[in-house]
Amino acid sequence: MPQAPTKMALVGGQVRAHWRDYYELCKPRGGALIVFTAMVGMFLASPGAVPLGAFLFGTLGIALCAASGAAINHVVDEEVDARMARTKRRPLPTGHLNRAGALGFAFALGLAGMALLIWLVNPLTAWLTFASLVGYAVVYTVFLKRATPQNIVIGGAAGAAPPVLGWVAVTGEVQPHALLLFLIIFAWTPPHFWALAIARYRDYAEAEIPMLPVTHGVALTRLHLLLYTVLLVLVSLLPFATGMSGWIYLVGAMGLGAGFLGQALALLVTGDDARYAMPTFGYSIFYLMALFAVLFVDAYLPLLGGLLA
Ligand code: HEM
Ligand SMILES: CC(C)=CCC/C(C)=C/CC/C(C)=C/COP(=O)(O)OP(=O)(O)O
Repeated sequence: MPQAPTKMALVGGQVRAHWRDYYELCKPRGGALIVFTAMVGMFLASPGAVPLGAFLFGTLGIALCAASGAAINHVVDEEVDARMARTKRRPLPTGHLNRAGALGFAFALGLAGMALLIWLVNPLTAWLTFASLVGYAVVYTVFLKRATPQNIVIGGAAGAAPPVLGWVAVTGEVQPHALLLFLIIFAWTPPHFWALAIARYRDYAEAEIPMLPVTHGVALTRLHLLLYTVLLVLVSLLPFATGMSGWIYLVGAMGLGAGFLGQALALLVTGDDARYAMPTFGYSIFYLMALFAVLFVDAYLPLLGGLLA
């Protein structure tokens, strides 16, 4: 039977793109949390005195560069994404965007972000942000993701950078307390990702991506997820132990950490992936958002109290 003519017009090898396709290319939900951690980095760097210019242009520049990295990731991963149920409806596998369009968009975002950071923030922030972009879009996506089950452990360094970027945007230098924030996200990334990888491990196996549950089995991944969660909870105590944060933070970090440990332990002990893997992934996102919110509240509540007194 002859095919009915499609209603969608083909423009330059792609179905006419909608703004939503470009929006999806930026991975906006993960990006929002990345930008939030960068903003908290700025607020903690100089409590009560964040310069407005560094705050606005730093946030925008980091967001544009993170979105650029995400768009490059879509281009590099087009074939892998087409093979996985979770990702096959993305703009490139569906043909809503072509590679040239997506790459052009990525370069435009990256250039705009870098220009803002170099001229309106400071060059150190710009180059560290560029290193994170390359770390994610090239080192992680092109090489590590396809090479080793430690891909996300090493690649996590790019995702852990934003609070440091925010810190440097405000102070002009990398200071030790900023590195504590880096360490928190660095230790958080493996439990964050492995919870999803356990839930979707057939996807990764079919796409031949060597994620830990594919190469070493789900049981070992559950154990590593728990061990990294223990490490994360210990690292999350460092801001209090070093005097960077106070009691509000300590109580929050311990409560949130107990919840994460409970999830990871339930997953390991029961082995019930269908019941616990996706909730653990969801909790990881809530955890990081709440932990950084508590860091902020802990630093700013006393200032607010001082103003009201
Ligand atoms: C190498 C490091 C990381 C890897 C491999 C990773 C992997 C993933 C994957 C595969 C998803 C699912 C996306 C989807 O459903 O399309 C996801 C979701 C998410 N990630 Fe990550 N992630 C990493 C780092 C981060 C970082 C640093 C943050 C924030 C600070 C973050 C925040 C999020 C959020 C908020 C979501 C939920 C997005 C949604 O609901 O669609 N991730 N991550
Ligand atoms: C410039 C800057 C601040 C960069 C931040 C780096 C960045 C965007 C890190 C996020 C990592 C992330 C969302 C990984 C998704 O993994 P994946 O790409 O393997 O997941 P997928 O299977 O969903 O594509």
